[in-house]
Amino acid sequence: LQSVPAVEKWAVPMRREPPKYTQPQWCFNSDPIYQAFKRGEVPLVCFKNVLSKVLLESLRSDATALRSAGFGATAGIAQAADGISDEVRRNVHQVWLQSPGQRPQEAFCGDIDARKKLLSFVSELRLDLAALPKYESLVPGGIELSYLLYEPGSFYKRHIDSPKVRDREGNVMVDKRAVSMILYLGDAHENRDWDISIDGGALRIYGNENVKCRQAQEKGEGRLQLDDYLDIVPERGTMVLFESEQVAHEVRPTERDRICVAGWFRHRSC
Ligand SMILES: O=C(O)CCC(=O)C(=O)O
Ligand SMILES: [Fe+2]
Repeated sequence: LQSVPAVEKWAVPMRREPPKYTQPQWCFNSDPIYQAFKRGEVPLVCFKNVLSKVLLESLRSDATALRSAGFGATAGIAQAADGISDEVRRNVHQVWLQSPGQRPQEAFCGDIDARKKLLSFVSELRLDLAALPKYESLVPGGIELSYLLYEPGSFYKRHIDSPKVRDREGNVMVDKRAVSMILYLGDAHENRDWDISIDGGALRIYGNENVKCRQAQEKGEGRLQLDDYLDIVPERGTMVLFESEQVAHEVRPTERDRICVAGWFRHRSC
């Protein structure tokens, strides 16, 4: 196993002791790192204990119920940045709940009530982000929301959610995804802690010239080595927000069922 650098080395602005969050209303505004994220000073923020355990479990079983009912697909070949590579980049089952121009999926199975609560949580989060100039262009209709279901052996190779793709004339075409959101729902063994050295499945965040760590800045180094990384444990109730254009990341192969909500907030299309 590759050794995992200490979190301190990277000093990503990760909250260590976030407030306990039990209500489905957005209430992180006293959090200084969330504030810094909204001002664009840090590219990533990570919260623990988001939403109640009951709701997280309901969402997890909703995801598995929708999958069993035949919703979604296992996507293997995601579009590569060069638009031509057909390398298998992920083997993950994705169930879309909402995507631009489409109504939220109105399946009559699973846990409709939990899904509604998730949608309202995400809408509140969008409203809160959009209150700041940096994110005022995030539109309600631009919310993409899905469940991702990984099985033992599933992975998602290193990528950027909103890569700058060039068209035939060489013009940069900017994808409109601005903020990525991942909320971990855990698996059926809710009392077994997730140990990435045994269970795998870490969300590995890579450094790059845009994703500077504070420590490096303080030391005057200013940037990370390309292969510096931080592993985030996909524990139930952990939520990560990051800038879709800035943060390269991957999901290490998992040994355990690994279920999460993956969402994106998009700019208004111009
Ligand atoms: O499953 C995760 O932790 C991340 C998923 C992801 O990177 C994506 O869907 O783009
Ligand atoms: Fe991603």
